[in-house]
Amino acid sequence: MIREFLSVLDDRDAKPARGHLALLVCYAVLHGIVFVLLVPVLRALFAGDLSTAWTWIAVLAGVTAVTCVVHYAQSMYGFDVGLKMTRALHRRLGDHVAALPLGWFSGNRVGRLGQLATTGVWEVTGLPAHLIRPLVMAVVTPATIAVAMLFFDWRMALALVLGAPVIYVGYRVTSRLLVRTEHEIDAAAAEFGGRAVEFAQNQAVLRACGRAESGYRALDDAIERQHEVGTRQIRVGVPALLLFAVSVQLVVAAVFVVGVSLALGASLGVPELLALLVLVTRFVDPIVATAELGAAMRAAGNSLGRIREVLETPPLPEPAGDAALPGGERFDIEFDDVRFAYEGQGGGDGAADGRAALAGAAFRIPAGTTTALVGPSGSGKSTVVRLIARFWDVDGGAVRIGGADVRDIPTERLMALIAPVFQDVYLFDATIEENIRIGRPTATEAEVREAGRLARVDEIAERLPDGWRSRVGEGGAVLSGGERQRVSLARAILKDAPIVLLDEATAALDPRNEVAVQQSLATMSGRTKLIIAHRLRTIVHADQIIFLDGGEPVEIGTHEQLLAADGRYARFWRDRNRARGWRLVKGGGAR
Ligand SMILES: Nc1ncnc2c1ncn2[C@@H]1O[C@H](COP(=O)(O)OP(=O)(O)OP(=O)(O)O)[C@@H](O)[C@H]1O
Repeated sequence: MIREFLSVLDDRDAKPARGHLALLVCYAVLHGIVFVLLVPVLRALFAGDLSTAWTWIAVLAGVTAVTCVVHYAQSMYGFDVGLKMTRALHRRLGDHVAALPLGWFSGNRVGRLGQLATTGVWEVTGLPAHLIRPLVMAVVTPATIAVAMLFFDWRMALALVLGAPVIYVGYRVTSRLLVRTEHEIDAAAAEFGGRAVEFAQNQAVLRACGRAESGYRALDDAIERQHEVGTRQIRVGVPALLLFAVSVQLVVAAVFVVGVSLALGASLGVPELLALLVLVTRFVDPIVATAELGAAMRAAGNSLGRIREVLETPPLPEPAGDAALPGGERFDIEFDDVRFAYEGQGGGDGAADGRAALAGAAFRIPAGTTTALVGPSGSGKSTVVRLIARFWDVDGGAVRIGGADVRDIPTERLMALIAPVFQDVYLFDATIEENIRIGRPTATEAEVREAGRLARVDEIAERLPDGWRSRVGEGGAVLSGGERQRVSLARAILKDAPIVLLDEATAALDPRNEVAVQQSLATMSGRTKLIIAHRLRTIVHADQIIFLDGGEPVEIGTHEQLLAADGRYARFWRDRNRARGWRLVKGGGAR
């Protein structure tokens, strides 16, 4: 575990941790020597040799004083190292996570990362402060005692050395049994936590379905499972701990038997025997103390493993040296036979097995034009947008901007080229103005307000008590979905990047605001724009429309051309228009 702990630190941070470890070993040896010195003291006392006893007591007092000083120094150093480790691990995790592909931040990884950065890091940095000491003492102090015992009576020393593997095996068996139940307890607790949050968040749905009072089956099951594994932990855990206690007591008893037989055979004096038996009890103390900390150590070990897993996730490879940059400031986008499958989607090579998100997509988006991506749900529209922003690297083919493969463009440069507005808008818990300014931190107040006006954020600011300086709450909680989208659009407008990616960016706007925002976007001339919109009337004026199906562009042309071709797009267009014409009539039904 100590090796694993050092492996998650970089060389600079591992140095103080190694220094602390060295101090700890000194302390554990001194601790053992203090116990060993009890033997000559007791032997002299039992033999009635007071002057020798006083001499040994003086030596014992001196070594005890040094031990106390080393104990104090290593404790303070341990806390200091622990605090420094917290900072170092947070920095290391932060730096590494910042270099991971954007696609990594999906599913429950963000939640798990949050948990790891808080409790996980604290558990790990508790190692130097609280846990490594007993661990080192459980090995070094008994070893010191066993070596010292050799000088007093080799036969008892041999009995101790032979007993050590028995204690070790007892410890391993106990740990293995406990680990299994601890994993079950962890999984059951995580399941219960998730279900409890789900239960609270979905109260409206559960009440609407009349399920609030009858209970939520998944939560009931999670409670039941927790009870089951809790009971199993008691059934397995208590005998397991007992097994360890028995193995320790067996060794102590065996050494006692050896000592007593030696005394009965007159090859060991009774005073020596008593003194050595005191030493034997001190031999097992640190081992028992460590076993009691087993659960905390295993928790730290699990967190260490998870931290290492994040640190070992390969970051997006950055181009080496003078990387290719889009040439001529003409930012056209090209998909050249792009194949891509999400993790777990099958066909990891993006093979056209019908399950890949993009299966050989090839098309061009000319610089300075507007292209709309249209297609049924799941056809790969958002994937196209994410691959331009290099959320992931493609499995086959290439995505190019201005002729340069996005993999050859340094991430910072690539991000500067793109102003994205994605489906899930996240706003920071800051003011409206600050949230827009993220698009271009150097923008003047007038520029921020102008971008806000173009995205119709001025209406929101006028309504709120503190105007542009109103805070939007965590994730933009005090704004409606449409309002959050407008702030996010203002951010993209302010960024003034040559490529604008809009993934359902106006889906939550009411018709009046949608028209206004569309007009504002139309004034952003000279940009290469890629738009995904479910409301087809917002894209009829696009320079080209790409109709995607099953991860492949099946039709490309203008609105008029595609209608004239009377193919997939034309059918899609007619179906959408028919759906828009639906209205509910009295007496039920739709027409
Ligand atoms: N993070 C993900 N992990 C695994 N599969 C994914 C992920 N995101 C999308 N997919 C799958 O990839 C395929 C393409 O998804 P994509 O989101 O690109 O479709 P879309 O056309 O944008 O759909 P929609 O119009 O419903 O937003 C779908 O089959 C989808 O289930």
